[in-house]
Amino acid sequence: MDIQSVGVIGAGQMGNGIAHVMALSGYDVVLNDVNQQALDAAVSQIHKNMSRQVSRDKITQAEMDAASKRIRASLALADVGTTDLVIEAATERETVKQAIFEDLQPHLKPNTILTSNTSSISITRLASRTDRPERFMGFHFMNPVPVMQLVELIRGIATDEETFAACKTVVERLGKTAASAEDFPAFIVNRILMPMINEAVYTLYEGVGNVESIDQSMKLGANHPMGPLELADFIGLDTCLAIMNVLHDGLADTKYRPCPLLTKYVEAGWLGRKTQRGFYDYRGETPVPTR
Ligand SMILES: CC(=O)CC(=O)SCCNC(=O)CCNC(=O)[C@H](O)C(C)(C)COP(=O)(O)OP(=O)(O)OC[C@H]1O[C@@H](n2cnc3c(N)ncnc32)[C@H](O)[C@@H]1OP(=O)(O)O
Ligand SMILES: NC(=O)C1=CN([C@@H]2O[C@H](COP(=O)(O)OP(=O)(O)OC[C@H]3O[C@@H](n4cnc5c(N)ncnc54)[C@H](OP(=O)(O)O)[C@@H]3O)[C@@H](O)[C@H]2O)C=CC1
Repeated sequence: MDIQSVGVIGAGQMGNGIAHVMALSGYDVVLNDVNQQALDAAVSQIHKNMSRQVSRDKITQAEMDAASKRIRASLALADVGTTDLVIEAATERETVKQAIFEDLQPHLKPNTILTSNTSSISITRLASRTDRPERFMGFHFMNPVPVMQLVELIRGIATDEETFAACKTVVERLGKTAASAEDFPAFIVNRILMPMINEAVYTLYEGVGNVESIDQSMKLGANHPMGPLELADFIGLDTCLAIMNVLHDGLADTKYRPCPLLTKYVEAGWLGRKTQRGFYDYRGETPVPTR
């Protein structure tokens, strides 16, 4: 199946990045959210990120202008139904995702491929609630989308080969690399990365180190580009906690129990960069550790 247009549902940090790279690769994009403010912020973030790429000679002004014209922001889910490939990138909560696919169903073309950018939730379970489990799969980008090379492709139990091949072709056209992962909680990247982040929060909780020493240790001692707490803030602490809960529930092993301190930050609404406060406070000129 030849994909020409892509619908992106959820205009947060992942949704805006996905719309950005799709439009630059020539796809027509419908970007949807329940919230007009989120749509406006996403369009302005895409503009800012593309402008930076122009200023660094990564893309030309003409490519940016053409890509910007390919993105249509819409509050109406019906507009997403006209596209060839849907990528759901809304909040990491199963009930939210299920409701989106349910509401979308009456507006869909028969051949449209449905995918989710979920970090952890069962693709098979999400697919089973739709009218097309064979045309449903996981399409998992990494953050920040315009920079990161990998896309995890996850087949549900019923996903057919044509659907997998069509999604793989899209990844190749984006100039990214696909890694195939089986449908088990959190797939590959987050199965490995998130317990490390959770362990960093335990290291903080138990007083083995403070925010600064933990991040510095992993940056300078293990050559990670970001410390684990800085990375957690970048991903979003609500998303990190949601992924740990999926691992804990889905694999029924106490080694995945979320750190109570991570839960406390989320309960405070300190979700990281997106709310300006998490393990660091971003409200001033430079980030200040909160512990
Ligand atoms: C949770 C999940 O489900 C899965 C996940 O995504 S897990 C998270 C995976 N991501 C990571 O682990 C990211 C780890 N961090 C990094 O790799 C790096 O810190 C980083 C690439 C984000 C930034 O790199 P850096 O060298 O510190 O900063 P900087 O030089 O400013 O940026 C490097 C490039 O990225 C671009 N960039 C940085 N942040 C960006 C963003 N949010 N959006 C778009 N572009 C961005 C910069 O413009 C720059 O581009 P050029 O090379 O063209 O100049
Ligand atoms: N953050 C990361 O590093 C990564 C995240 N992911 C996954 O991508 C998805 C999105 O994450 P991220 O972008 O970080 O999250 P954000 O919180 O930045 O964005 C989520 C967006 O979805 C919107 N939304 C909520 N409900 C609906 C709905 N019913 N219809 C349309 N939009 C809705 C939210 O609106 P509102 O704010 O009004 O609720 C918000 O604008 C999650 O599944 C996450 O696990 C995957 C890879 C990396």
